[in-house]
Amino acid sequence: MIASERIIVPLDVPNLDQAIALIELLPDVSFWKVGLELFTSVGPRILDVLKSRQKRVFLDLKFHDIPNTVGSACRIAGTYGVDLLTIHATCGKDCLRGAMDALFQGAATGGTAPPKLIAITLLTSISARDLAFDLKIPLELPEFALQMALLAENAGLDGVVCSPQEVAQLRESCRPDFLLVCPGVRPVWANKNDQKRALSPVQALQYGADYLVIGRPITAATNPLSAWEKICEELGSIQNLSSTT
Ligand SMILES: O=C(O)c1cc(=O)[nH]c(=O)n1[C@@H]1O[C@H](COP(=O)(O)O)[C@@H](O)[C@H]1O
Repeated sequence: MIASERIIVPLDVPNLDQAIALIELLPDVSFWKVGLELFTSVGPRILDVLKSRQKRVFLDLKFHDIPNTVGSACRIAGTYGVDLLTIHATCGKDCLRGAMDALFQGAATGGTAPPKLIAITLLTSISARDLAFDLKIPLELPEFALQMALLAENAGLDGVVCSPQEVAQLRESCRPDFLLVCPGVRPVWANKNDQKRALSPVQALQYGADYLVIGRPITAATNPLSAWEKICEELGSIQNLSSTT
């Protein structure tokens, strides 16, 4: 896979017109993410728009609820034919396992392949201080992220979402084909915004990420196309990328 195919760009826009405009502005982006804002606004229609253009789709709904509710939602999401779907690891093992089963049931009903289910370990907007003082988690942040990844792995999930600052540790500790997807990726020239545990795209891939989610450095740039090209160029310089994909 060439480096640019490892970049997932989020369609973090409020409506279908803006989503289509962004897709058309960046024709070489092959993998798009649909998250809470656009899905709440447009619903599953956006998935058809992307699939009709032969794009890969990451449906980032970050499910977090009791097992029955999450399972019911996964049974529907499994029919969509998307490539990736998110859930919070903190839903717990029963919920994670049930979500996997429900996705397979949904996919069988829809006659599609089930999406790969990946768990959020710890949101990249949370700092070590937030974890300790606000969330009252008495573990060091890298240890907490690792434990959430191991929980997801034990529950049979396909991978996790993690910050690039923890990806090397997870690459070492999890099974070789465990998918590691990193948001919170910032080129050195970009604003960090609300991302608290960021590293550059080159660092994230070198430390073992399979995919990078890069939004505002591209989508909020004065010229999104040249920001995209600049990042692809930076990634093009990496030699010997190893990956599970
Ligand atoms: O699941 C995600 O994609 C996600 C998890 C996480 O821990 N942090 C995170 O930023 N994201 C998403 O990744 C994208 C990052 O966007 P930018 O900060 O604009 O690059 C957003 O769409 C977030 O919803």
